Amino acid sequence: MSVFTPLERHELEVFLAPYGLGRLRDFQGIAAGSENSNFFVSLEQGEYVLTLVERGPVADLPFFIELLDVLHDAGLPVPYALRTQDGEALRRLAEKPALLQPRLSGKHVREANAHHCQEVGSLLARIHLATREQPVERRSDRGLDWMLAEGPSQALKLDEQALPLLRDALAEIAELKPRILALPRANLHADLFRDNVLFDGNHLAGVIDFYNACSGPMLYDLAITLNDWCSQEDGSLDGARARALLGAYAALRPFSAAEAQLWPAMLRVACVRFWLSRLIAAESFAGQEVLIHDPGEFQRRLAQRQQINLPLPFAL
Ligand SMILES: Nc1ncnc2c1ncn2[C@@H]1O[C@H](COP(=O)(O)OP(=O)(O)O)[C@@H](O)[C@H]1O
Ligand SMILES: N[C@@H](CCOP(=O)(O)O)C(=O)O
Repeated sequence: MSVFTPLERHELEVFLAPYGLGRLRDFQGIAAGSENSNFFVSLEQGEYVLTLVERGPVADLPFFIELLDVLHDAGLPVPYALRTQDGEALRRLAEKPALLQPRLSGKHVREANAHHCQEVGSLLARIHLATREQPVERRSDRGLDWMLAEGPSQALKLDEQALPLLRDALAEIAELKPRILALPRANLHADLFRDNVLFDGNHLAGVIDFYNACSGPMLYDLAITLNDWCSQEDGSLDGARARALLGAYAALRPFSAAEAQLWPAMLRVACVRFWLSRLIAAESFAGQEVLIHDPGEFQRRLAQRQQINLPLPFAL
């Protein structure tokens, strides 16, 4: 699905030459993904992924390059922009911004277990610890203000059951916004779903797709992550997986009292963010060959997050 821009072998060879990584052996478009055109590229000196940026926050590419350098330098398994022999990271190919990154090993897991969740919890804490002293600043384009701006018009299109659920969640966001914004901050992945994590057997081998990354409250990133990794089919949380993820995170970064208080609400905020983006995507990409995720999944999760029996461990 996601090779929007096909490439000729010759133009790719010309593009790759300045990296000094040897001759092109093979390349292949990657079907997964929905935003950009991605290719596996095999060169004499190793395996890489080439991304042509098709849409999204193109002006913020220097932010993503800088953040991934910071995380790579901290020893985290993330892709980062390779430099040409002249030191260039962000280049152009087929009239699109283009980046070459190392290919990470591993596969996505569909059915997460408590061990996967524990690994993901540790990894997320390590991203936050690596950046909280000096976050690389970027405002999310799907933040609280965006939810409050987009939410009311989406709510009006919902049925009688869904409308009050979204309306009440938006009212809660408006009320809690100042307290949420005052929570401890760092850089957030902000989309750490199963399809953005690679596992090699039981070992977490990579985290990809940082195009939603931003600076913001760490607790929000944790809620986004937990809502994907620890939800069951009906939207409720699986206690064993959720405790594994939270325990592993808290072992590296203990929570503050303010975070413990806002935790149940934060799980709801994180549901609203993806419910809205999926509703909007379903509307704007209807009939096109673009992967559209089910908005109903986040409606069910939000409905299940009205009563949360999952306190944050080790809260001060
Ligand atoms: N650095 C990488 N190493 C290994 N596989 C990658 C890497 N980057 C992307 N991929 C593969 O490409 C797919 C699409 O990447 P993704 O960043 O999710 O695309 P999009 O930006 O279009 O959503 C991923 O599911 C993964 O299989
Ligand atoms: N993981 C998300 C997709 C990414 O969010 P977007 O706002 O960049 O489309 C999902 O499953 O909805």
